[in-house]
Amino acid sequence: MLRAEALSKVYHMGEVEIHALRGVSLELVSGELVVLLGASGSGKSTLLNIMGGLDTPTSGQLFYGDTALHQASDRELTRFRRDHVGFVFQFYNLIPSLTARENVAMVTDIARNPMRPEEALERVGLSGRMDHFPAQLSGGEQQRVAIARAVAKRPEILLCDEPTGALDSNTGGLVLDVLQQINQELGTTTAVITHNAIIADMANRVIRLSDGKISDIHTNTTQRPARELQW
Ligand SMILES: Nc1ncnc2c1ncn2[C@@H]1O[C@H](COP(=O)(O)OP(=O)(O)OP(=O)(O)O)[C@@H](O)[C@H]1O
Repeated sequence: MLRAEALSKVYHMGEVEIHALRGVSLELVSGELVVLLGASGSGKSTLLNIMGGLDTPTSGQLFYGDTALHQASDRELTRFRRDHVGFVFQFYNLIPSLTARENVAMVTDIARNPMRPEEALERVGLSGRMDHFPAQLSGGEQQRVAIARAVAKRPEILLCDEPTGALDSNTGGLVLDVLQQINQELGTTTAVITHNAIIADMANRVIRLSDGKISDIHTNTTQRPARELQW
């Protein structure tokens, strides 16, 4: 579904060059759940942002099917993101003055073939919280609203950057369980960034990043149910 070849990313900070990615090649296969594992600073967010069309590589190639995203204009990248990619971040980025339902409707109002906000919220187990404002929801519930918002437009790809980074183990397990269910039920190709090696057990494949390079790719023979994960 997504194919990256020899991606590099160099940030310039005054005189200093930071090589965040140094020749990363990988594929995301349709329908799989991948965990991207690596220490802080290894380049995980940079890679995810490039794969999702939020950022562009300094060199290398990125294809979505036959579309060359490394050559795409800002406008084309915006369209790619809008039509095909859902994002989930560590901090939920919900609009405080809107209810859970209204936060999701922000996306479904402008998407091409969305599910109803109610269906999206049901999928993440929040049927009973639709008219709550973010401040009336726990961290895990807010993250599940953010997931509902990301999947309501039925994206082909769901990219999650440390989705459990601000949550405790039990609440984090629930959030990961929702991501695993969405991957299995809707077939959404999913990548989850984490520095927590335990989370790798829920994936089909685990890609390790170290110092801007892939150091290992591993296929799990069995996928552990996310709700069983404890850390
Ligand atoms: N906008 C930027 N400008 C300059 N340097 C950056 C920028 N974004 C990231 N970097 C640097 O690139 C490297 C990789 O950062 P990145 O955020 O991709 O790592 P990460 O693995 O996601 O880390 P973390 O788990 O701490 O979020 C780091 O050294 C970081 O300081």
